[in-house]
Amino acid sequence: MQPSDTFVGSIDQGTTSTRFLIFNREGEPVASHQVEFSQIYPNPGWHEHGPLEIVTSVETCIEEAVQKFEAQGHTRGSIKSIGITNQRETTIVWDHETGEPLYNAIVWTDTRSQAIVAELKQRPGAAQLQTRCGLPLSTYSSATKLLWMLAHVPRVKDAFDRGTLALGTVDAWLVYRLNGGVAANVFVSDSTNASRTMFVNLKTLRYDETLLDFFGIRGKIHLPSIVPSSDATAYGVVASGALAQVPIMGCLGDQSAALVGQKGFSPGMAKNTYGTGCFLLYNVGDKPVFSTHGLLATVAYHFGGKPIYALEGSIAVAGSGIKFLQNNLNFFQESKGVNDLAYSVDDNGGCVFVTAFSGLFAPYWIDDAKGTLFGITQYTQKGHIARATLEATCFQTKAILDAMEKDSGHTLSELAVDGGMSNSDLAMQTQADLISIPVYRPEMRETTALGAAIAAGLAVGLWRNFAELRDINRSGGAVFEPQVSRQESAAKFGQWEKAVQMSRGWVGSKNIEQGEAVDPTNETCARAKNHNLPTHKATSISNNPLISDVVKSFTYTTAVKGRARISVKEIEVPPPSVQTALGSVLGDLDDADEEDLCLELRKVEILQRLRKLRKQSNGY
Ligand SMILES: Nc1ncnc2c1ncn2[C@@H]1O[C@H](COP(=O)(O)OP(=O)(O)O)[C@@H](O)[C@H]1O
Ligand SMILES: O=P(O)(O)OC[C@H](O)CO
Repeated sequence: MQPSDTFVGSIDQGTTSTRFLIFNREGEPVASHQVEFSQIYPNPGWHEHGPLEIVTSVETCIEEAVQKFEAQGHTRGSIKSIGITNQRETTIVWDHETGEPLYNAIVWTDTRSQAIVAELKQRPGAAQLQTRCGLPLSTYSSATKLLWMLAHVPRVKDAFDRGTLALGTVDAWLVYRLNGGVAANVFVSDSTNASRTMFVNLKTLRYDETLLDFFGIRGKIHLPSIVPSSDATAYGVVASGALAQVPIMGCLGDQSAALVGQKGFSPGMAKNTYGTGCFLLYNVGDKPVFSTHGLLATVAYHFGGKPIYALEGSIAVAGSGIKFLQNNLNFFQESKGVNDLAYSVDDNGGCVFVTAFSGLFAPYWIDDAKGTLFGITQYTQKGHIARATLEATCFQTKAILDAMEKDSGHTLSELAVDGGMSNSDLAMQTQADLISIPVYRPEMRETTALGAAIAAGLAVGLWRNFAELRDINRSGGAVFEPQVSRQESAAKFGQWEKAVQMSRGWVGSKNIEQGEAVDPTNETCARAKNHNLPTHKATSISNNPLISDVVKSFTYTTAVKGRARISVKEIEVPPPSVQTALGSVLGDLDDADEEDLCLELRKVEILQRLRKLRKQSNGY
């Protein structure tokens, strides 16, 4: 077969949208299709995706892209293999026996496990985790999302107790479903994805007993086998649809895929991808480097042989900040509208937006920040806020580059960029100004999809080695040269750092727990109605997983004015959280005038029971 007759497909399952692209041997996308899918935000800080909708979005993209491909005169039989790249950390649990998901996917941005993280950080051994798995204890990884589900979703806990609970990141879920699910039972994950769970030892790329024990799941849960990112057989074949029987041969977390797509194959090469979040990966070679300045150690790619590692700077909010202006504040109709709005003013007008919607990730790792807009006056226009939103990602990138320089002792001479938000010339110029080095943007910005196509193409023999990739996507890029002095950019950055410090501590113990509903049937609310309790109060109280058991009895108690008892002993959460939770309940109910007296009496009883519970408990 002539190479020019051979194509590879690439599934790019991102946080905001899913795409399928078909690449030729020159690394050019010849056909593609993209769909956005539902972003589910059930409570403040929560972010979910429908696991089945993710699969459907992939299938739709494949069908549509193949139709466009064939309309150009190609045949689907010329697509020889498929690569997958995906949002990382997003966690899906399903029943190993039925193959059915047990809960919505909890997205990487989701912060509901904040109280669990706070408790885990107090445990012996917590400080040593990062040198095993490369990741800090935070709401970001899959591990803490799983613990939240085990504590709050009975179906997940039941499957766990029965030994049928399977957990996968999006790659594992897609491979499993595309192969036909439980019938084929292809249950694998590549090392770039698996290592984002916190269960994997970064040096061995195997599940680590110490880590599994720390999270209390060793031997109790089905986890995917870890395989190389480029492999001819491990990922199985697509079971149905337009590409039935085509093998899946490549798999990379999206940030690793972007590094591969930018051909960052040598130590010292880096890329920054401005998607929903923004992630800077810096190739450190075949040994992991553990940061002392707030960066992550991660797997860059593993194509057989030795794995290659990267230092990573993760920013939780980039394009999602723009989506926020678009969808929540109605500032514009499409993402690109942010640029017109930003150009409508000359500067940020004194506004600094710390877009800490999920706390702040690298290099700060501040859990208790929330989005905070500084410097608003009567002068402030939408354009200033649009600029401040774009700048927020650029400031964080600057902070990450500073940290990377300290960790590596190496100064980058140019930053290669990609991802949806890199389409903004203004953002890229701002970036170059702030980091005082040129920013290089390739003409073809689908580098993430290209990376997965390369992984699949290497396995199927479309390319035999990295040297054959040299000319791919090299021409037509844009370079943004710094246009302001280092002093000016340092002054701006100083203002950002001040804003970061001032955004700390917004999330107090009460705020952490607000909005964390676990009562989808809203039983509490129904009871409240039955007893003529003000519904809004019951609802706000029930929005708290840590106190759901207390709430039910508490609500009942208040409803019948003291005749029922408060069953504190039913709570299965760590004592410090119980204490906080009760504080929160009392805080809420103190506002209910008619219940004040009753509550004061109950408070004493609760505190007595709490002390007893604390004595009995050895953690959870
Ligand atoms: N012209 C543009 N200017 C600024 N931001 C943009 C532009 N086009 C897209 N974006 C942003 O890029 C993000 C999508 O980028 P993408 O790389 O597709 O992300 P993901 O892979 O996370 O789904 C969106 O959040 C969107 O707001
Ligand atoms: O959806 P993106 O492109 O922002 O990437 C998400 C990351 O993989 C999360 O770690």
